[in-house]
Amino acid sequence: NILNETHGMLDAMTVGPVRHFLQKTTTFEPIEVPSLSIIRQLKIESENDHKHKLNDNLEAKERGIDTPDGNLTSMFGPHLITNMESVLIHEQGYIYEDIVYRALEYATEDFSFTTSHQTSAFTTSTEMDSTSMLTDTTETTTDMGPTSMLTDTTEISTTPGTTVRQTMQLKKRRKKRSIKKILSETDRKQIDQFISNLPDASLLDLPCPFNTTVCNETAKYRTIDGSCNNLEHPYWGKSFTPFDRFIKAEYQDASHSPRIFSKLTGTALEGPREISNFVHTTSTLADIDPAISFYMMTFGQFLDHDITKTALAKGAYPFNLDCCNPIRPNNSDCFTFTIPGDDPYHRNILGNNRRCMNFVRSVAACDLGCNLGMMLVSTDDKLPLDNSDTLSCTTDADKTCFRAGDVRVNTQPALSSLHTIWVREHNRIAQHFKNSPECYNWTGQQIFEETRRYVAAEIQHITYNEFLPKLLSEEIREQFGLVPLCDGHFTDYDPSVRPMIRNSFSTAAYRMGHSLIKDNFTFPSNDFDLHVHLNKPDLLYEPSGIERCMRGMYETKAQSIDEKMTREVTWKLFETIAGNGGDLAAFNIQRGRDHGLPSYTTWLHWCTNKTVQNENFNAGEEGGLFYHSATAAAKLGRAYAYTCDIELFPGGISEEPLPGSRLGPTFTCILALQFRALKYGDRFFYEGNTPLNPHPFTPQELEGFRPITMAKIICANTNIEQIPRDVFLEPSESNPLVNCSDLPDICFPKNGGWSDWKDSCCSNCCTRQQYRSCDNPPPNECGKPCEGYDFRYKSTCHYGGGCCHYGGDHHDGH
Ligand code: HEM
Repeated sequence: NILNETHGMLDAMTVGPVRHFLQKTTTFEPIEVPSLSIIRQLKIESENDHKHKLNDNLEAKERGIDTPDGNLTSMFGPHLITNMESVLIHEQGYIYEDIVYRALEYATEDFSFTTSHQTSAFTTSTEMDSTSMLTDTTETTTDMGPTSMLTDTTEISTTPGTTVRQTMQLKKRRKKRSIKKILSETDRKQIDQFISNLPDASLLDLPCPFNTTVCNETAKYRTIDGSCNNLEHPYWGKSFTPFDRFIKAEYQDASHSPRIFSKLTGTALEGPREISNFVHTTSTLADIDPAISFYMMTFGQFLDHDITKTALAKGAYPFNLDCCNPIRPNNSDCFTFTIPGDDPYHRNILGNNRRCMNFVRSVAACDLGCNLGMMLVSTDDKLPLDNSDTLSCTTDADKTCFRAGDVRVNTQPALSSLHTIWVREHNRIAQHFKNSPECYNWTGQQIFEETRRYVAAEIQHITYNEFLPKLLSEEIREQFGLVPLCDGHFTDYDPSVRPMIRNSFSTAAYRMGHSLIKDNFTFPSNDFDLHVHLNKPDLLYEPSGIERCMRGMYETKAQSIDEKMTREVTWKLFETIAGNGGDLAAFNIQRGRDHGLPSYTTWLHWCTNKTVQNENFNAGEEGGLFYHSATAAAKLGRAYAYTCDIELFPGGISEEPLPGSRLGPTFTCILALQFRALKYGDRFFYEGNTPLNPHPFTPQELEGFRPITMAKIICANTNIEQIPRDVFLEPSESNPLVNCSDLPDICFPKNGGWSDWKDSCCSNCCTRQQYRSCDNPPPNECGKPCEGYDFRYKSTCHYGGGCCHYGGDHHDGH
């Protein structure tokens, strides 16, 4: 789990690193193994070290840095990893790895330990051993023995790979060894004992993030981390919890090794870069989808970042692992792949001998058993600035990257602009509440929560009402219950539905958006190669930068969804100097291997019941690649020897779309099921009314959301005056530019209230006709009208006065 079902946290924390330890010791054997007492000492230090790091992380979190799940506009409450708990999972898992590194460092590098325990275990005497281990006899040292090592803890390394050896005394202990020892029986026993002494995960001081949580069943608002959405299972759909799976993982081994060999023959699969070159050939201008706009791409990405983020392993290191660096120690989290010598891009870059593409595996996790209400902005209502020094984003010297609820906010300028629009929308609604007489006594927190509730509803509405219809046909959406209602409440919340993100969705199917990416970025009146602005939000600082990004998006068509992907991301992803970029298609493939995704044909069968014969790559044929065009099938045939090896991303994205859809049957099936789970399993779904949510939106409030569109959100938060009615589509005759002022805004319900009764001029002596009006206040479009009648006859006679009578159809009964 991460993010992988069979490789639980327990594995990650104990078995994993210990296995790693054993692998190391056996891989590099013969080596000398430190004694148990030294290992213990290393363990104490490592834990202390990690506690410091953890505190730093917690502090960083408090300061609001790197908290992707703090995405305050989150539809569902964010779902995955990173943040405090992931740090916990992380840190716990790697305490042991760290010990192992340290132990190995001591054992293999230039220290030798001789405890009495060890001495007796050695086949040679300590004396001889020390001497024979010296390569440089001039550097003869005194064997200090382990005791001083253990007492002098400050001298022991603090970070793997960066051993601090400050004192002369330590220097004296250095020994370079040419002869290393084979593990003795006693050494092995030590290791066994070390393993058996490792505390159970649950005994560690650090809390298991999935242990318990107390839910407030009457709470009106989603929690910030998505917990307690499901009252029976508070961790369902929470951030920093494992991906769920539709189908059991398929690793190379039973637990976690990526599948890199053919299922049929056991021969090595092509590398991801080769497959990318074969299958995900460049999408060109000829490949655009004439109907949809760049909003499909950027909103899609925004949504992706709202609901899924896979944690990458960092080990004990505070920075991203550079697995291609030859001097880094072998790390089980590394899963680099080769750039072939005849690579169509890299071979042409002069002096570029790069043959390794960095790839770091995802973090494994256990399963679930174990002020004013405003959001912060910077000048010009832009996102707050991110001044932390651990950014992967760059800007010109006078500019700064942005900070938002999701760390990926700076990926591309259109995305940063969209984040900005949503923060502004939050503040616009918060301002409304702040100014409303009804809300005069609300606290800042209440305004914040209520606003967040509204914004989440808007995002959900736009997702299901405007975005999904461009991907899935009406028929499919009807079938899977994804069509928003015209009126009334959605009453089918089902607490047994698991709202978690499925691995197949985040690791393959929803990455269909990578095919929408276009090679240039339209920023009226300039166009830029996309890669130049990846992780570089400088354009937002240009005059009207945000408006221009917003306009550029509807003035630009998106690429068609198919196997073709632009070279801006398959050749130059995050490239800063020619040739150092990544390949997004290859990453998708490698990530699928990393997460043990079953192959395409398994998914096809699961979704459609169709079976593909292993050697049948024929397009459009029963028993072959039924849903593929001849071109796509041929590409897959080049990349894979057998159909059963085709991976989910290349196989799924290259399917021909279903009628009325932009996706083929396999990705349709995964997306439809995922979005169904996100609706039916969400206790706070905006249209929902369930006894399990005591505070649903009222019917009037819901009425207020229904006319909201992405176009209106843009209009309301920029100075754009005209916009296509549906920004996800290209402007056309059927989707003309309209005035922003003609688009209905969100309607905050205002129920009508009666004025006082007034006498009519036509009253006779004893019967008065009285009128009142529903204008105190008048109801707005989505508010309820006043109940009751607006006129009555009122007797003014004294009792028994004789001439009283009631008239009119309506009276108040007196
Ligand atoms: C310029 C645009 C984009 C860039 C540069 C980009 C880049 C990336 C990168 C580098 C990853 C991580 C790859 C890995 O190591 O596994 C990723 C993951 C992902 N991307 Fe994109 N992407 C873009 C647009 C989109 C769009 C439009 C969508 C969907 C509509 C999308 C959906 C996803 C998903 C679902 C993931 C996995 C998220 C996770 O669980 O961590 N991306 N993208």
